[in-house]
Amino acid sequence: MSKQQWVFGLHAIQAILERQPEQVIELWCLKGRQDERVNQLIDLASQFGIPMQQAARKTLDDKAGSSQHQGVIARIKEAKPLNENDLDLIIKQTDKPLLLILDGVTDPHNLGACLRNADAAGVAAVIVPKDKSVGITPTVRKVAVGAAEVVPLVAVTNLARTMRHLQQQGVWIVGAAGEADCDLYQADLKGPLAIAMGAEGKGLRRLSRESCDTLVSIPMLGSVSSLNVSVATGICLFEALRQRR
Ligand SMILES: C[S@@+](CC[C@H](N)C(=O)[O-])C[C@H]1O[C@@H](n2cnc3c(N)ncnc32)[C@H](O)[C@@H]1O
Repeated sequence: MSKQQWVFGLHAIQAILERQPEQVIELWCLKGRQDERVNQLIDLASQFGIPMQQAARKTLDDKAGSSQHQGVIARIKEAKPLNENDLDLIIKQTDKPLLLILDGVTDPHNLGACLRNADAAGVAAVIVPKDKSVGITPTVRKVAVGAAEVVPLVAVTNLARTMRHLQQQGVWIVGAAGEADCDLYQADLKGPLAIAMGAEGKGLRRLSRESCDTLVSIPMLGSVSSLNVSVATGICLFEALRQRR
């Protein structure tokens, strides 16, 4: 049997109803809550014959494991995670791909925010090491406001090997590291590209760092030594987008 998950957040539920309705098993709404946004979701669910139940807030809180559900939650079948073979297909289908590598991001808020940035910047796939990263949890979906249902997340067994494989296919890998001498704004980000970001505490692991074609830093003028990974991801992706337009 496929794994199941409770999803919350109006954007996340709307995205999954629109894109993968076959994954939605049931919808639960807060008893007495009547507003246009929730009614829209109920209408959408009923178009696909998805059952809907009403319940008190405590029931929804308990099922979602959070009180941040905005009065509607959905139980879904989790999709099969994408792997190295899927990545090959994605690259073949994309002219001049822009990819994002997250080397072991473990905070669901950061992964959700990175997926949101990735979607906005037109990233073809986000690549993560399978055993070192947070997966698509309900919090990731909520924070990603619909991007977790759209941006392919590819979990690979050996990140350094995948990076070499990308390079063999002509993808230039730029790692973001605060101590790098080369400034992000001087790097050429116009061709087939993967931007590699490090994890919250440790940054890029040694092997991942050594597997990059070049390392770049985002100028820091104040007293703190690094940016949050999702902020740094947004800056790097949108510099790439600016250069590629
Ligand atoms: C919170 S930082 C990790 C800090 C870690 N102590 C380190 O030494 O890299 C998470 C990731 O965001 C990116 N990042 C943060 N600030 C950056 C900067 N000023 N320049 C380039 N990348 C940065 C890097 O990829 C980094 O690994």
